[in-house]
Amino acid sequence: MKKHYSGTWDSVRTHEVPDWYEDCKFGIFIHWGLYSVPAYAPRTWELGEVPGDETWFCNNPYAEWYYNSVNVGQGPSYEHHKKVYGEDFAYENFADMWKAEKWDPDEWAELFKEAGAGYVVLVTKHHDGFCLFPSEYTDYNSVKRGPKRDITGELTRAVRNQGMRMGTYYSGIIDWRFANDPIYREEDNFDNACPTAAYADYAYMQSKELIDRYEPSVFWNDIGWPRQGVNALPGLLSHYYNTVEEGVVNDRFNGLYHDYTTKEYKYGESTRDEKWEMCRGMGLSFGYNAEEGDDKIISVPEFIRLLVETVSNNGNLLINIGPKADGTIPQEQVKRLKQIGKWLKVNGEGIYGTRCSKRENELREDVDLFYTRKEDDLFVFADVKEKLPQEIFIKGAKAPEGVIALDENVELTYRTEQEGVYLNILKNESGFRMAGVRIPGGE
Ligand SMILES: C[C@@H]1N[C@H](CN)[C@@H](O)[C@H](O)[C@@H]1O
Repeated sequence: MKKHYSGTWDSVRTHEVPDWYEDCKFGIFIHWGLYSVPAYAPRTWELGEVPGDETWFCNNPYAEWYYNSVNVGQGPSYEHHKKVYGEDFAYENFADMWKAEKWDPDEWAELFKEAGAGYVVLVTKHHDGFCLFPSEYTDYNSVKRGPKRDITGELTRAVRNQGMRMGTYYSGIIDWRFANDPIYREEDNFDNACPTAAYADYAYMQSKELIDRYEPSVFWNDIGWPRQGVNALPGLLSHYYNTVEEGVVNDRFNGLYHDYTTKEYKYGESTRDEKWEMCRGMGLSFGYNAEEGDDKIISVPEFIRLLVETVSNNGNLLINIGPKADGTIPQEQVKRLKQIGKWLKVNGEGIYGTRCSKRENELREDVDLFYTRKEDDLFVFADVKEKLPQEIFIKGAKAPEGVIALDENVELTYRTEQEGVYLNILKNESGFRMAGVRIPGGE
């Protein structure tokens, strides 16, 4: 019988993280919107590397922050805007310059499937307030302006046609159409946010629109929720769960509630004893930044290692793509998605549907080891730094039914002693640094 949530925090807090979210491990985040037209940000730091003050906000590497990066009246993006568009060029003009003329949602969905993703989260309204769906509450949307398409609806259909789950990102507390004082420090995200009950109602009603129109499997709110609307949250979340039984929400509702916690680059904390999600761009930005080329974004080995390390610590990886304004995905991003899909095709049995092993990851001198488990199988992922052969001792492990390399291009021998299993990776011709091994009954 379908559970009913009654609009109270007590009721909402009985919700459990559904198995699909635990099992799928890997999602694609998409930041695409008006900011994809200027597609500019300085290449400065990863979030969390510098204080969240003027240092960050006047040199913001997030291209999707273009509006504020110009609005602060100083720094590289402000200078870029003056030079390319002119000081008086209004950001809203990008709404009629964004055409998405080459956009094929099915092509995107096929690529995400090939990458091995289980879910997709599309930004439906970022901080600039432009909606990628036909909202009844504003004409500042992608059906009335620019592409003149229901981006969210078309992508939802394409993603589901490929058997993946669709999620929606919504910028709850920040909407620069309602409040646009420049943000110079992290606390301004809350202090400069629109304080009116009218905006809180707007955010509530748009969120309900997204829930009712698209029934997203993930409701990904960002930064926080309008303070005037906090009392309505249990009702909104109850409506969400009553509408989408297997829905999940993140932890960006003013610390009041979450299904899972989030990290963003180096920002945020996670523990193995509850579900969490790592999100980051392939470079330093979520929105497409034309300044970021192949040499400046995450390498394939780093990408695979990030996925393996995240999953082995009870997390999901939500990696972002920043499409160009015309609807094409930059080739350097396509290449990495295809490579991780190739690796997952062979090693995915040690990733999908697994859970945390009781073994903590081991970062050793010559090799880094990451563990997952599935029923009685222990999976070991070895990031072998030095040249092979490489003997790896796994203390206390047993191998009653032997040890199997997940990739036939990885050659290994093993022996079981009283104190544990000795793996010897002789050759790795898989083309990937990270080699996966299954130890049935390995604990
Ligand atoms: C996923 C990211 N979240 C941050 C807020 N921490 C946003 O400011 C950023 O633009 C991006 O959407």
